[in-house]
Amino acid sequence: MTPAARLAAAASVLDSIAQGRQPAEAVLKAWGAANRYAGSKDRRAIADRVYKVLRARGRLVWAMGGREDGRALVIGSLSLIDALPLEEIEALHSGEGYGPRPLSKQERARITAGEGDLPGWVSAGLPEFAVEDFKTTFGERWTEEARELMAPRAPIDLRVNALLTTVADAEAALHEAGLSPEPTPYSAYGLRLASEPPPNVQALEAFKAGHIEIQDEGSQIVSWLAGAAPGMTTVDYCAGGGGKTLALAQAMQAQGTLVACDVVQKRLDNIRPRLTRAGVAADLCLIGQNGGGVEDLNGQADLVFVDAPCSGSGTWRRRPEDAWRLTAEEVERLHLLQVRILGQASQLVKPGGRLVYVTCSMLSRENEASVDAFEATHSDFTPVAIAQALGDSGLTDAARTELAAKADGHRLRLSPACTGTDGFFVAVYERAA
Ligand SMILES: C[S@@+](CC[C@H](N)C(=O)[O-])C[C@H]1O[C@@H](n2cnc3c(N)ncnc32)[C@H](O)[C@@H]1O
Repeated sequence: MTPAARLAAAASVLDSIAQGRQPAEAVLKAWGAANRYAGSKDRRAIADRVYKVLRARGRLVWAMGGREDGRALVIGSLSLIDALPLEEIEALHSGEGYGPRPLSKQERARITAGEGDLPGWVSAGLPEFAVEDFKTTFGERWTEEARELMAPRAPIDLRVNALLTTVADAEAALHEAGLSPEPTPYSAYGLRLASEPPPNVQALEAFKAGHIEIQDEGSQIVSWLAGAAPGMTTVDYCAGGGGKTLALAQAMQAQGTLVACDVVQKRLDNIRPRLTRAGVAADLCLIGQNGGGVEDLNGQADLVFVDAPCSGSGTWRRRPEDAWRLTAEEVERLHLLQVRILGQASQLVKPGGRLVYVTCSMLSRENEASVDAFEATHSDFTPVAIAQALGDSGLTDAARTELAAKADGHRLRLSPACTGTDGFFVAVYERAA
């Protein structure tokens, strides 16, 4: 494909992403499958352009006078991000072959006008509605938090399954496979791989044997500080894909009772092969939206882990398209759902047991506001300081000290800017005995 044809393809992929709800990665994969003439270098170049645009989308829409179509965004990216002079952009838009048609007068005017003074939300790269939330939460650091969340490519973190292997052996196996893993700074079981070139982790023998799982270090940290231990009755109330279920099983050294719940049967079904691969067992339990189906566990659990449904805004560095799909109304719906789920899940905690609330959101409406609402109506749950919760967990000694310092009492935020992880929020409680 010519460079111009790649641009036209990127514009069409961007339009498909904007029209649907599918992850950008899936849309790119589908495009590749439907256009077999495109070689691996073409697909790579198209993906690079698509992600370049998605990470800077707010700024590009602004620069192109409010236009949101793929063509306009690609043109904007050539000018603003690649800093190509007008003549080169015109040469790429000659309309010949499979390239995009020539620039219109308005398009030419837009890219020669420059950006002018950008409103804060545009330069920070966040959707407009999220800015107030970021300002309230992060104060002066809000633009740095926003930039780190939207800009860089995220590394691939692995969790070593200590039930089946050791970190040293997993590291050696990865080196043998030609990769260069580095220990993660916080999780004692984490190994980090560069995202470029993208490693095919699922094809590795170590993955097939259940020795490693893909899990962001932030997700490992929140799993470790939940305090799961051998012999406990642990309920993973919103188990979803089971990523944290597996980490909780590891912390329990596969001893005790682990119950993974969700309201979607298909998600529970998908956990089964992961459990088998990791060599652990869990009871899978379908619950109703009102929390029905686990009544026999009322007041029985040592630990209830609530990884609540959320905007996923903590993972925008991996899925920048999600930032532009989220609305303030959706955040409000999620906040109400989170408060309801916390109330339901808390009933399962036994006196003296622990309740842990987690999101992968950066927004205070889904974090502090949701636990504020829970705390206001559940005086039988007392906060457990993060410094105390960190206890005897899968974290390095240095990490324990650092995370305790970053905590706000019983609440802790992780983020790309602050911990180099995806964005997470965690709050820890103990039920009065
Ligand atoms: C953030 S995801 C969980 C991710 C998962 N813990 C992991 O680490 O892979 C939230 C999950 O909550 C589930 N969910 C939604 N509403 C729920 C409810 N009322 N009760 C329990 N789970 C719910 C969703 O189906 C989704 O799988």
